[in-house]
Amino acid sequence: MQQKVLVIESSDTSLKRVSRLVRKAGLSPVGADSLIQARQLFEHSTPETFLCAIVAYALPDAPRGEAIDFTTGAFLPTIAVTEDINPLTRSAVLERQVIDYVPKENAQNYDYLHRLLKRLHKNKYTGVMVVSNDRQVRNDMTSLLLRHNFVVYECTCAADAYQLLGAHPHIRLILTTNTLPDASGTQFVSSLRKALSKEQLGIIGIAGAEGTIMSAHFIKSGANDFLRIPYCHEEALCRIMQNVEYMESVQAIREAANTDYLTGLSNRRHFFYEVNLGYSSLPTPHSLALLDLDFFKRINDDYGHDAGDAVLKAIARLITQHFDNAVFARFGGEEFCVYFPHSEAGDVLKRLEAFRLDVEQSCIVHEGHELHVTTSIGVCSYDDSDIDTLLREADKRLYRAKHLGRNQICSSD
Ligand SMILES: Nc1nc2c(ncn2[C@@H]2O[C@H](COP(=O)(O)OP(=O)(O)OP(=O)(O)O)[C@@H](O)[C@H]2O)c(=O)[nH]1
Repeated sequence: MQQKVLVIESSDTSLKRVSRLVRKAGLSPVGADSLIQARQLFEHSTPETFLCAIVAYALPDAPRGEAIDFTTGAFLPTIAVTEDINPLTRSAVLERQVIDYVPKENAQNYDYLHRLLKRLHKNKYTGVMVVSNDRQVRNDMTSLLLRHNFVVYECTCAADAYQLLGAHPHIRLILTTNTLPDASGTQFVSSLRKALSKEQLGIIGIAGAEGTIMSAHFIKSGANDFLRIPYCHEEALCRIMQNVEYMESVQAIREAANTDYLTGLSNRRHFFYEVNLGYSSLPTPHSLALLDLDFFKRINDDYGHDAGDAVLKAIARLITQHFDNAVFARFGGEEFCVYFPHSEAGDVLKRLEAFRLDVEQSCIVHEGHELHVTTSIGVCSYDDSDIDTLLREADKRLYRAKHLGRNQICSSD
């Protein structure tokens, strides 16, 4: 279900513009043109109904931020929309514990609002840890992060931080001060970096009175970024968002490079990376199978390329269902590869046969057409052979399976 966003705005143009942005972010806007109307809307729903509220600072029935007080008072994460960016409005808005404020002055700010909305949604699944033995630093940072929907963890020393990190793999960002009881912040950062790269875990060093030099020490020790106390709300937020987005972008690029665009399975390159990374010594007994659809060209020729694509996707789903605990990939065209580590040859054959039957009996419906395919399989289970040898042998056996009439498994020369 789409999450809702409460938009309180008296100007019709702004209400429409903000609502459009909310929809563009994949969320559902619920508009109110006054504080009274917002109260009425809220009477019939709980705060959890809404992801957040976007609230104009000045409304005819709430001229000095009373609507913001209303939404923050109801524990609804709130983004304030202001007419301008003058210092008085800024401090009046920020002291109300809003997520952020967006001045209406230019179109660029609306882009920022769109980015912020998307982040609020994603942040619900992103862990951030604050490591400091200074209670004030922890409280300030935690309050800022919670308003942005992050899942926040706090601790006072490096030892607890390692433990939390081990227990919560969704922690993507650490903010640490330099003085910890059991290590300096820079020692802590460099020891984290031995295990996790900048793309896997973002680290922001918080430099105190030591100032500029400490920021440089943090960066040299492996931190992605730094903040200097006293920091302003906007700067902290921009740095946090930028670092989280950087890691997400790298992850997205990596996924795109490793994944077959059509089926979502690993591609050939990533298959070898996974197998070689996962097993330094041969995980015997083991087997490797090559699966190739039979007469697939006919599907394309008779029903069109889109029908062929639908078949490939359906087969990929079957592979995912049948071969958990195995490493599999689309090798190209209508050919797939499955590697079975620590598996007896007899069990592998049974699993492959169940898959072959399932493919044979499946009916793939595409645009009203019922499509049927079969698959030929070559499998090799030499325990003393490496992956390349298994692959060569499986390929020969696949060729034999085709030659012997297709829709069968060939497991011997
Ligand atoms: N729809 C679709 N077709 C693809 C894709 N990749 C390769 N193909 C088609 O797959 C077909 C493979 O044809 P062939 O190599 O002759 O194999 P086949 O028809 O399955 O015959 P056998 O393997 O001998 O049983 C070709 O027509 C390719 O164009 C794809 O991503 N989508």
